[in-house]
Amino acid sequence: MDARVAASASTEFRPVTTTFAADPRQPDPVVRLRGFTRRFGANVIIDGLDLDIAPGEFVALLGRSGSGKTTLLRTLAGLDDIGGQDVTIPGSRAVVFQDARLLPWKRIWRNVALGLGGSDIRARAEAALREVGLGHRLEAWPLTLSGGEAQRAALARALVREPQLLLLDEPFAALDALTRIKMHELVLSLWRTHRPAVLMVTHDVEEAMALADRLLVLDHGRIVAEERITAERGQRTAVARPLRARLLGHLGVDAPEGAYADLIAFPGAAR
Ligand SMILES: Nc1ncnc2c1ncn2[C@@H]1O[C@H](COP(=O)(O)OP(=O)(O)OP(=O)(O)O)[C@@H](O)[C@H]1O
Repeated sequence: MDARVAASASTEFRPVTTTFAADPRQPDPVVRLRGFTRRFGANVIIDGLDLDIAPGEFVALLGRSGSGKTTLLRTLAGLDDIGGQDVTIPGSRAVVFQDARLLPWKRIWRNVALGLGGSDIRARAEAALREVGLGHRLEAWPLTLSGGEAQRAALARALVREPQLLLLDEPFAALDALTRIKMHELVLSLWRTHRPAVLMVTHDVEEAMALADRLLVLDHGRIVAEERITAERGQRTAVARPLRARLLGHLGVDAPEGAYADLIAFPGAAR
């Protein structure tokens, strides 16, 4: 862990430096990386990364374009060959991308059921789609869904597998602001019900602060800042300003504390 972690002025937001001493009170992490490195040619994209994610933890990953977020997410999704490095990821994982990636020639419930086994797959797909508010669109074709509905279907497809680790790669970036806030509420409600560990890549500082328990900032393949949020969701507005300023600083945006506070509406509806 990089030592460049800002000093905290607030008790609600505690910047911490992760230590890896075994704590018998803590459950084993679902994700564990030690010295993880990824190179493309001569370029070091992920640089000796140490990372633990606890069961049921909601982590947001922020970072400038090209900092290595998607590369890290692909590793945690098990999509890349990482050649025998010290990486532990759970067997059950699901990813939701910025675009829903539904197969257009399959009805919605079949998209959700894809790859499931057993005689009750229709019932399971139906239950998942009801949970995300799409119980009335089971037989619809993907191309008839709105962007928000398509992302709901993608969330249903992920959660029907009851993954231990849910990876979200800018899942709401393409949605309008109002739909995005509704999706925040939905994600939190699904997370509370199913309790997967979540790693969410986002460019949106407000989104990260509204949803996550822990925020990581990646820069040149290293975690340069880590912040834990102890304030309850929905009660973060009052304590968000110093954290926002610190995060923007870590992201290379030279903004005095609170400079954006009156310009960006905080999604306080998300609880
Ligand atoms: N398969 C690949 N081959 C070569 N270089 C790659 C490959 N995948 C990613 N890179 C490079 O690795 C760097 C990090 O890319 P990555 O997609 O992880 O960044 P990111 O933080 O997700 O960026 P963004 O926010 O723009 O999506 C970039 O410079 C990218 O060009």
